[in-house]
Amino acid sequence: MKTGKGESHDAGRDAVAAIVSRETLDRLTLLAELLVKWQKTINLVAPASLPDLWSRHIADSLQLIHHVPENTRKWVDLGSGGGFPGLVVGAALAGREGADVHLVESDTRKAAFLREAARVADLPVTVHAQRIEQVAERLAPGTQVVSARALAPLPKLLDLAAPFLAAGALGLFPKGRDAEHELTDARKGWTLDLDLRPSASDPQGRILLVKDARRGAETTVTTPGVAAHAAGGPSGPDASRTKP
Ligand SMILES: C[S@@+](CC[C@H](N)C(=O)[O-])C[C@H]1O[C@@H](n2cnc3c(N)ncnc32)[C@H](O)[C@@H]1O
Repeated sequence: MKTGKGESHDAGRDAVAAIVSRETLDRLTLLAELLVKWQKTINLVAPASLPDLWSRHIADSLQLIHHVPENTRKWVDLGSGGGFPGLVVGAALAGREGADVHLVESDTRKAAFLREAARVADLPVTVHAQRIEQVAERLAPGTQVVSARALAPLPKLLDLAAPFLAAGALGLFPKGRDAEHELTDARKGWTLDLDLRPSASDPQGRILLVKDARRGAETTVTTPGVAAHAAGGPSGPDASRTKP
């Protein structure tokens, strides 16, 4: 696989080059070049972030790989936009037998870019130019990881990702400085088993790992002489689905 001329460079590229194979770097370089080309006609990333494409988008996406089990093969990225993190995940998993990465993006022009990028860089990626709500039930079985970056605030994101989480997928959601607030909001309607980890690319960012999500607010129920921590409470909105 050859990379073309005019590679887009920023400081982040050197950091990425230090941790990935030559083949993965070549694939990422092809993606970066194509994005810069298409960005002239489609807004794939915020224009101001383009000079820092490698650090703001590629490295930021690549770090997610370090938070998933090593045997991960089926990964679904929701609202992929210009391919973050979906295309980067596709590049990172390209050498893995059975890798099966799905990108869901309803904007048909962005989806056309994603398909072309996957073809040019020879990625194990399938692009679905549809709404998440339309494909989720069909795509969910067997999905090991579901990711989404900058798609929606956490309560809405959990609704969109619910079919995948219910099927046992790990939710991987990079969040900005508002992560804690979003989490507080989400807990009004969900009982969550999660980790909040620091982002390696954004000092104020967090990566949310959702291991389990059940509808029903997490509440602390206190009755005389008994303190119980229950999802939705004993007569809460979804008491039938509470954890033991
Ligand atoms: C703000 S962009 C983020 C793109 C990318 N994940 C990133 O971080 O750069 C959100 C993307 O999600 C897509 N999107 C929003 N709602 C969607 C839905 N219900 N189904 C499919 N795509 C959706 C939009 O078209 C847009 O490209």
